[in-house]
Amino acid sequence: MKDEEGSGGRGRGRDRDPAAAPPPAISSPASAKAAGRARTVRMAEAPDLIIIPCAPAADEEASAAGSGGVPSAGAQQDTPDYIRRGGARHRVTPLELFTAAVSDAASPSSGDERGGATAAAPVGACVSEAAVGGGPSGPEKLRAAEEEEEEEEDASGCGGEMERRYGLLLREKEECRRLLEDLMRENEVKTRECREAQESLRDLQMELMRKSMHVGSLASAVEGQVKEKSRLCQLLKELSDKFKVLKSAHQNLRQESLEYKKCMVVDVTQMSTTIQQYVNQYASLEHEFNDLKEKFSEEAKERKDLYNKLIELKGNIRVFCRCRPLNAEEIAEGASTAIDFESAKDGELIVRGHVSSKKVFRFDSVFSPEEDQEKVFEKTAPFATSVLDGFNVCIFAYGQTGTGKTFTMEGIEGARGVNYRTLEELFRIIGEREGMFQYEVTVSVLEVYNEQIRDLLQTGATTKRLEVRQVAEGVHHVPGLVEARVANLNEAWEVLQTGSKARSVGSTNANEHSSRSHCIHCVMVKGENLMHGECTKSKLWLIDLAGSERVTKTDAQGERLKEAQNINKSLSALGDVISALATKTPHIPFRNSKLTHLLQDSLSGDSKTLMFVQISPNENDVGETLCSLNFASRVRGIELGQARKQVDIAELSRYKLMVGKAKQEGKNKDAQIKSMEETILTLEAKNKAKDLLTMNLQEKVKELESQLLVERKIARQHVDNKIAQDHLQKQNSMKEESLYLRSPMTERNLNSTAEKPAAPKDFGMTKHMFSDSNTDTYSFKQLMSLSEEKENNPEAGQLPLTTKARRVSMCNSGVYQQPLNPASRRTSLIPLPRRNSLIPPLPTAKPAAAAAVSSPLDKITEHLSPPLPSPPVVSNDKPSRSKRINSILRRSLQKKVIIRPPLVAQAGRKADAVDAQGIDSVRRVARRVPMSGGAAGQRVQQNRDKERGWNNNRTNLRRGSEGRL
Ligand SMILES: Nc1ncnc2c1ncn2[C@@H]1O[C@H](COP(=O)(O)OP(=O)(O)OP(=O)(O)O)[C@@H](O)[C@H]1O
Repeated sequence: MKDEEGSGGRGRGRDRDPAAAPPPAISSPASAKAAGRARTVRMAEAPDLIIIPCAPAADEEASAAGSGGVPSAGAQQDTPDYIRRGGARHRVTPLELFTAAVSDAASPSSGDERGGATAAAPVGACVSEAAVGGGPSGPEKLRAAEEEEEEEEDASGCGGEMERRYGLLLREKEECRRLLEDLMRENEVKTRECREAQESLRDLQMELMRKSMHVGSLASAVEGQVKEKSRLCQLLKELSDKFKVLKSAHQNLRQESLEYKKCMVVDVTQMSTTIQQYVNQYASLEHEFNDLKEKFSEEAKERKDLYNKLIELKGNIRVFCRCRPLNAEEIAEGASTAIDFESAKDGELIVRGHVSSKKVFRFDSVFSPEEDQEKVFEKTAPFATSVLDGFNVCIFAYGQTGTGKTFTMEGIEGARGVNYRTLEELFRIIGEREGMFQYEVTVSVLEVYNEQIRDLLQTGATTKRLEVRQVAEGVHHVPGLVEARVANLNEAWEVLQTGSKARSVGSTNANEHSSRSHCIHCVMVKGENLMHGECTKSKLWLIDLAGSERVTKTDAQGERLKEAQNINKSLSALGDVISALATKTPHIPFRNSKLTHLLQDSLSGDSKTLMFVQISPNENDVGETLCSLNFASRVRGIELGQARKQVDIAELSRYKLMVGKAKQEGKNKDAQIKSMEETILTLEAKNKAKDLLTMNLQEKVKELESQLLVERKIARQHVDNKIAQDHLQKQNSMKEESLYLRSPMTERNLNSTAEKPAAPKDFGMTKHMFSDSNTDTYSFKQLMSLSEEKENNPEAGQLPLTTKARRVSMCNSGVYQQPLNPASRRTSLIPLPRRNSLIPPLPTAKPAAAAAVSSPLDKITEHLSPPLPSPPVVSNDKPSRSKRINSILRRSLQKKVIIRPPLVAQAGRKADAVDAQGIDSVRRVARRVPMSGGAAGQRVQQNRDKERGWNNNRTNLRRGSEGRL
């Protein structure tokens, strides 16, 4: 209790008023060591003061560990028991001693010692105040004061005693001090121990805390695991339930499947066919789908092609948009892009403005910064082909300064631009067309610098002043320009590079190597088609325009400012021209600048024109980018009309002449063909008539020949008879002579008679013989009867005439002798028809009807030669009779007579063919027309023609004419 009070009093005393009750000084250097843990009173300053440890270190530490001020009940509770006890002992012991000393000292009271007492009193008061803290309460104080007064009164009487006591007190004090020092040492040791204990306690507490935390975590883990276990148990339970359900379902399904299986066996074929059908249907649908897909893609391609064609027909200027990537500087500045290339494939480009909403532009092609030179040229390549096909082509790059115009047109080492690649393509195609075309390529390089045209291939300090001149309708040229003829790509590129190196380039804020002029590469191609000789003269302009720039932005000064002004002026003139073209204004201000004047041919319809609009992706350049894109959109809207092939004019006039000549020749040929056709027609008609006549004549000849045969036989018979008669007569006369005269001449006569065969000397005899009905030879009547007999019985008519003749002669003479030389007699008896007698008159000479009425025999009679007079019976008898004779004669012929076309007819044809002199084919045709005509004849004729290799034209010509006939 006392301890509590003391400590509380000390605490209170400290808290109450530090100024009023200053802390006691530290008494010794040893105690000063423990300055932080114990309050000490300095002995030097107050040698009379008793040093009392103000607060045990345990208290302070406990307070520090606890609330940091007054030790709380909790803190005291936390303080280990032995510390508390120790603390109490250290504090209580000196106080008790001190109190006892004071009480001892206070008991003797003397006046002398008052000063000392008074001097000690405050000390005691101070000590009591300091040690006890609040001290006794009010009444106790009064009592003590009274006692002190009494003691003071007593002290004055006993000074010696006081001194002794004082000495005692001092000794005690010394003792006390020693004790105190011992105590302090002990205290220190204890404090140390205490601290160590505290530290170990703290460690233990920490350990405990850790352990408890660990236990806590273990407990929570166990708790979690318990929970997990219960959850798993629950899950297991659920799963087992589910498993049971599934098992039963499985059983059911199995049952069902078995049932289905049973059913399936029946339906399986039907199902398989159905499935097959479905599969087939699917396959066909898939096929159809693929077809449709293919068709769609084809259609899309076709649509695109058609669109391109339409554009080409309209002659629109093609516009490709290309955006450069952000450069290192811009990236370092953290610039962001303002262009969206999402639909770049469809030729769309979106620009996001600062304030305004996004703006969409559409071009023929859009190239994002990622797309390389090769990709760009892929779409440019067709223009190179057009140049070789004879079209003027103009490719130019337009845009703000530093957006990559030079990069696109010229490129850099390892990434060649449009210029190089176009030349490469040109020479590649030239190589491909070798043998069919012949080309001549010339190159020139010029620039428009400060509104002046400069030839970049001209060496020397002084360069000529060049001007644009119109050399022909729609053809502008720069007279005096150096044109270097090149044979291959390397040469061409070298020349272009030479020119490019001489170009005016300067450094600006926007571009380190800024082009300060419009650079124009001109490639002229002269082509000749070796197949038909067509010549073309086309031009390819490759233009790298100088970049438009905002003078305020580039901060151009001096020469650069002048250049920039000129560049902007010419570009604005280009803008005016574009506007005029877009609005189809009748006057286009081409001559407002050198650039537009040069571009006049390319912008006024004869060319295929392509513009690259170059833009920057930087959002800081959005203003310029929008300007460029708007300009490009206007350019794209211009319709120049379909491009024209540039046929070489000099060659054109030559070809015109050639065409005129060819036309005239064609006309002449047509007239010739017409007249020939007419001739053929008449000849065909003639031939036809002749064929008809020939046929008739053949018929006649046949009949005549058969008649001749008969006549010949009859004549032979007659001659035989005559000879026989003569012979008989001679024999008779010889007999008579021999009988009567027996002259030597008889032999001679007989021989002479034998030498003379029965050569008909006079046909009058034959006539006589036929007319004489009493003659011994066959008369006509006999022949008639014979023929009639033969008609009725063919075998009967086959009696050889010779036999009959012999029989007749025998009847007449009784003796028959064979003629010695019958062969000579036969030849002499066959009269050949006169050549002229068989030439029939032309059909025109005699009407066809009359010809038909007169019988062939009549005609033969007409044309027969006088030496072969027709028998009297033939001429005198009626027509019916003559017919009968003919039939007899015909039947009497045992062999078939093969009739050849008469020579006369051939001769006649030849004569006709001679009429058509100079037309050999016609003559041949006329000669080869078959006798019989008709399809078979034509076929034969065709085969012959083929064999002889007649050309088709002639055959066609003949066929045509035959068809017409
Ligand atoms: N598509 C691109 N890819 C990579 N670099 C590019 C591209 N376009 C342009 N550049 C780079 O940008 C810079 C400027 O390009 P370039 O000189 O061609 O611009 P410009 O429009 O011709 O400028 P100016 O009008 O001032 O002559 C060059 O260093 C070039 O290499």
